[in-house]
Amino acid sequence: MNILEVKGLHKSFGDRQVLSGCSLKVGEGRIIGLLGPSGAGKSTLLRCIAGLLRPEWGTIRLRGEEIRPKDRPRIAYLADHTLLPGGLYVRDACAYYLDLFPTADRERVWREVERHHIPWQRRVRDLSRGEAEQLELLLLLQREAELYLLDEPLGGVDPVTRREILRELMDSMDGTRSILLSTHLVHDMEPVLDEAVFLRHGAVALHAPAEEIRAVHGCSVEEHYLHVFGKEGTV
Ligand SMILES: Nc1ncnc2c1ncn2[C@@H]1O[C@H](COP(=O)(O)OP(=O)(O)OP(=O)(O)O)[C@@H](O)[C@H]1O
Repeated sequence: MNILEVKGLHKSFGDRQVLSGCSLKVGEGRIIGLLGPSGAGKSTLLRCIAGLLRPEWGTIRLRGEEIRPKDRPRIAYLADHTLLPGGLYVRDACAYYLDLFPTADRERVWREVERHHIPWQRRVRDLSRGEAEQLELLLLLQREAELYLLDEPLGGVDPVTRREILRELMDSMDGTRSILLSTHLVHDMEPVLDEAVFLRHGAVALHAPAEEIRAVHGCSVEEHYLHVFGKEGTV
């Protein structure tokens, strides 16, 4: 069964229509890359699914059911900016997070922060961008959710650490949870993507398994992306 089904989503800000009939399905155990140029509506779509924005039209279903407030913890959302209070020390920020999301695995949080060498004694606002991104992502991944929405994760993380985290992310996939992530780092993310969604002007221009894109077009997902969006070409 699909974890998520989005159908005919419309969202405008004033007279600017950002999502224009956006439809998408997310199956179980999949990592799906949401790709598209700046302003295509990727963050807006993720925020609608996370329940932070209300679309004017369309439906969003979780395992076939309309999402009720009590279902919200089943979706974990990572924003494109930090939500942890900057004035807190990392140790206290983790405790704060665990209070907010009690389903997170407490032991694993402490272990992972240690393992990733994120300095406990530093304030969140004094972390480097990459350290803050790592901290927020590893906190999010310790939550027990079915769908993880990641808005441009790991953009500020160095390439070696990024690769390591992506490897861990793949290893953590147990067939029950799914990840929908928006990114401009198409080349770096491609190895972990099961599927790619190309979003253009707030609608899905292409949704296919990464393997199929490579087989049909004879090039990588990144190359196909550059072809499609480079010249406003065809999918
Ligand atoms: N709260 C808002 N009020 C007004 N306009 C908004 C708001 N949020 C987003 N927009 C506009 O909607 C459009 C889509 O924004 P969105 O952030 O969804 O794009 P994106 O595909 O995630 O872009 P990027 O890749 O640059 O992050 C943009 O033109 C943006 O200015």
